[in-house]
Amino acid sequence: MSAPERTAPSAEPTSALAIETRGLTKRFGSQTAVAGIDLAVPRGSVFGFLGPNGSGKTTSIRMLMGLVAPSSGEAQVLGSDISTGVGDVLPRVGALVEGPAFLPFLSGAANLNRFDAADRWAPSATRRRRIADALDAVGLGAAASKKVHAYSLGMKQRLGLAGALLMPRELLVLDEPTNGLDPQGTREVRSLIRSFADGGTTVFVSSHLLAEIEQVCSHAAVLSAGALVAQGRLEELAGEARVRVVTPDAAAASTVLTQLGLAVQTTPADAAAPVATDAGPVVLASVGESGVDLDRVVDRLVGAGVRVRGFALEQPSLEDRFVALTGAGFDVDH
Ligand SMILES: Nc1ncnc2c1ncn2[C@@H]1O[C@H](COP(=O)(O)OP(=O)(O)OP(=O)(O)O)[C@@H](O)[C@H]1O
Repeated sequence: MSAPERTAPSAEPTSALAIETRGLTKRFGSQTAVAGIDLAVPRGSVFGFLGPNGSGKTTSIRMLMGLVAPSSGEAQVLGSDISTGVGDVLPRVGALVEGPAFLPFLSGAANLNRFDAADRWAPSATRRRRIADALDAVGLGAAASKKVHAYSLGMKQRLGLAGALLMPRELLVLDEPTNGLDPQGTREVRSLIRSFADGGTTVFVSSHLLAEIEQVCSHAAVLSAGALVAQGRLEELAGEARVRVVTPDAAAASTVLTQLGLAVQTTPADAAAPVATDAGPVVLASVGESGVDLDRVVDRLVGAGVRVRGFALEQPSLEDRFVALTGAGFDVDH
């Protein structure tokens, strides 16, 4: 399937951020669902909003879309403050939040027609073509005239996505768009997201499944129990590469690695170290900004008389990092 041709409408004075929040908070009675988050979503990014079920993603998105008022804090969407109403910017935002209510006895196309007709910014002259394009874009072209009660859950999810695509958008906000989709459908949504981003649309996409959206995101934020525990470019979030050296000469190895500009993280003397293998103690050193030629590290170690029995370059996975940040509850396995 392919995305319909789209151009983002021109924005007012442009901030570099499509979404910005400061201390955004939502309490339900004594429960704090969203605890003072500071989000910074760059324009043009594909921003993954990640966190386990119940961590506050939907509540945050509902605040951003003006569906529920914050208890405190501020937020701007496409430069407009949500406290003064997001009505002005909503025509520039396509949202898929909580699965829209479709009428089961109408076809997919007829449901989109109702949807579009209710949008006072949507020109009726192009409606039929836009609906056909949106249905094609989500792979429902062949099921356009089928009644929605005969749609699978995944097809309904796609129809919701099509609803967000009826007009050109500057920002797409998608709450768990891969829910209910099979692996093929998930891949298709990912490729759609990529094509929107290529066209200049900022995509803010929530998921509790890291693996599903990791490949398509340029940035991510991680929510845990309502709090933002990490945010940034994906490669920054994953953490630094490090080398692992197994050697009986740990002290000498540490000295050489330090001389090369690596930061030795742990030595066998550290209580918490992954202390040893059968072949000897383990020395870990992060590569950081050292700019060291890793191919030369073993040479240098051996040249200094260090007996190297194991050597590896390790790139921590995002999954490891997110599990560490959010606890064991983060469903990363799909
Ligand atoms: N209207 C409400 N009244 C009371 N509590 C609510 C309400 N909406 C959400 N909550 C609570 O706020 C917390 C965050 O829920 P939210 O739906 O935002 O999380 P989520 O990360 O989107 O999770 P999920 O992926 O399961 O939807 C949950 O504990 C939820 O029970």
